[in-house]
Formats: sequence, structure tokens, C-alpha cells
Amino acid sequence: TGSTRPQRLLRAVQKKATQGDPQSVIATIDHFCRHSEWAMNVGDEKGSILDSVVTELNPSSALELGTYCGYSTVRIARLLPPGSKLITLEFNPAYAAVARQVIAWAGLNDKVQLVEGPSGDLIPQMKELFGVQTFDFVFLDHWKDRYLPDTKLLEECGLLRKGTVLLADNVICPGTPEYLEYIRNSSRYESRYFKSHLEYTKVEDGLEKSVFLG
Ligand SMILES: O=C(NC/C=C/[C@H]1OC[C@H](O)[C@@H]1O)c1cc([N+](=O)[O-])cc(O)c1O
Ligand SMILES: [Mg+2]
Repeated sequence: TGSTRPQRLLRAVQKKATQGDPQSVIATIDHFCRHSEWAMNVGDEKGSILDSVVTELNPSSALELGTYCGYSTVRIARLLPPGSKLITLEFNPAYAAVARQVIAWAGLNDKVQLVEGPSGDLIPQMKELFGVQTFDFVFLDHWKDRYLPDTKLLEECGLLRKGTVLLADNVICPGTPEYLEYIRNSSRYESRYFKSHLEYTKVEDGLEKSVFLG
């Protein structure tokens, strides 16, 4: 039994990226995905949009749904101010194991808490388990049919506040039609679509940025 793609991605990071240097971890993963093996990281083009949203918001508490190999975890955490925290949820133990090592290589362990398990079970436990009041920022990048139920769960659990920003990956490809329908028609959100491309390809994709109005 050989290695998996996430394991090969991790090996590239440990071989080529500088420890403690998030930018070199990001560049190494992007190079690996462009020149060796495509992988479902948000990528450099959509990643720049993610960076600008995070930088503008400067969140103290952030949530990521769908860690995968930790690429967007590193992108977000490297921009967070001291004392802030990014909680990232990953269902797949093999992905989580790789992501922990990518995050550690980037030197971002003090800003990131990776939690393994189904988002639908973990979201209602955020307050009691992690002392979270509300999130300033949420990045949705997990199973596309979980975006809508998990958004409704975040509302019901009182984890969103007036001004919380939700940023959703893949709203065109693979697509999240039910989520887009809900969020764009809800009077409780102000949404904007950022047109881009599916990571490392010329296929159209984009990010939907939605501000919760309370
Ligand atoms: O399924 C995608 N993401 C959800 C990942 C789902 C799996 O990883 C996290 C979760 O535990 C599950 O095992 C995805 C798929 C494509 N794609 O082109 O197929 C592109 C992307 O950016 C994506 O986030
Ligand atoms: Mg994605």
C-alpha cells in the first residue's frame, strides 16, 4: 500500500518549505498542486481573495469547516492578530493527521485548534468545549451539502453576531445551490459573489461573502 496524495503533499512541505514560514508552506503546496498532483486546496487565486477578506476583518475568533490538508488553515492563521484563535473542523482522520503536521510545520500551532469530527455534532458544542461566544469569521469549505445545514446550525446556536462574515468556497464548482439560494434570499444576510477559478484550473468558480445582519 503506497502513500496517499495528502501524505505526498505533506512530504513536499517537509522537504521544501522552511519551518516556521507560513508563506513558504503555502508556496510549496501551490507548486505541488500545479506541477505534481492537483488537490482540493482553495489555491492561490481564491486564496488571495480569502486573504483580503481576513485582513480587512482582522477576526479574533474564526471557524473553518473542512480542514483537508491545512492549506487554508495556514492562509487564515498567518494573518490573525496575536491572541486570536482559528478553530478548524475535519471529519476525515487521515486528512486531520496530515493537516496537523502542515500547521505545525508553518509554526501556527498557537493560533489553530484542529478538531476531528462531524461539523453537525461539533458546532453545538463550540461554546461548552472551546469557550467560544460568537465567531467573527467562518470559512466554509467542507462537504458542499453541509454548507446550508451548518449555517442554520450556527444561527440556532447563537454563534453568529451582527457583522459576522461567512466566506464560502466552491459556490460554482462543485457548487452549493441550496446554500446560495438561502443566503442570497435571506433578509438576515448581505451577500456578494467574488468570481474566480477552481484551484489550479481555468474552470470558473468563486467565493460567496455573506455578512450576518443579526
Ligand atoms: O469536496 C470538496 N471539498 C469538501 C471536502 C470533503 C472531504 O474533506 C473534508 C471532509 O472531511 C471530507 O472528507 C471540494 C471539491 C473540489 N472539486 O473540485 O471537486 C474543489 C474544492 O475546492 C473542494 O473544497
Ligand atoms: Mg474548496
